[in-house]
Amino acid sequence: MKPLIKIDNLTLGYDKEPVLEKVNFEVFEDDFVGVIGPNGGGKTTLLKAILGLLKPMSGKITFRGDIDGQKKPIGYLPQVKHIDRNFPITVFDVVRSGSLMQNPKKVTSAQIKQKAEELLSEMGILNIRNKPIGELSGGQMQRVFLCRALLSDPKVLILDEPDTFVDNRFEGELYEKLRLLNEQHMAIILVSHDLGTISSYVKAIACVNRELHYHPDNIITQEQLNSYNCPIQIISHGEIPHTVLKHHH
Ligand SMILES: Nc1ncnc2c1ncn2[C@@H]1O[C@H](COP(=O)(O)OP(=O)(O)OP(=O)(O)O)[C@@H](O)[C@H]1O
Repeated sequence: MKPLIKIDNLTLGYDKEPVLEKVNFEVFEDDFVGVIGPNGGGKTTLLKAILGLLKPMSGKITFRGDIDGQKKPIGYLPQVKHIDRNFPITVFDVVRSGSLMQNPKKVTSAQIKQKAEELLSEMGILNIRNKPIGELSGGQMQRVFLCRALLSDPKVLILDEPDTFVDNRFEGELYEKLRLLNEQHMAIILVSHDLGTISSYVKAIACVNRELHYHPDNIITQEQLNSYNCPIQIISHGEIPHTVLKHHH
């Protein structure tokens, strides 16, 4: 089986300054990958490149045929803290904007409207569909942007810190929803600082800190963190829950 996304020897950066170097990474249909790493390590930069928003300095990203050509686009939930709440747009229009990634010949506006309503209803927020986004709580914003990301029925769903500003109840619901989507063969790439959650839900971990190191399971040891230079704290929910303490440089 060919990977949905294949990243070869990718170097990314801004103004000719590399941020992430020589990344090799593949995403397959049933993958659920947690992306972790310190602030400024390059996680969002990698997502931007996958989404085509940042041109690689070198190396390449290839997409399998069924997500290339925008037939099955990638769903993206950006970091909510970067969204301008003064932008004059309603909840419903945000969700509908998720269809901009789709091939316009394949969907009618009536289908888009119906799907948007279904998703809002599933997420329990159909009642706020006409509100401007500036009036929403953090948790409501996350739900709205998740609906937007799912509107195009993507093959790959990318979430950048979806647990920011979210209450515990929705956080649990969110991760159960992601688990279900993954079981239905949607690949998921999840950036999170909530490492306890990461190790409970994901199947593999990519540690991003100027380089990318891939762990094909969801438990990380202190030894791995030391050798990969990942100064973070892991709380693992393996068979025996344990804490791996922060590594100091
Ligand atoms: N538009 C930009 N122009 C210049 N430098 C940038 C830009 N965006 C990010 N950077 C720099 O690139 C590096 C990686 O940033 P990035 O946002 O990818 O990290 P991150 O791992 O997602 O961090 P966080 O966990 O804080 O979100 C940082 O040093 C950041 O300052």
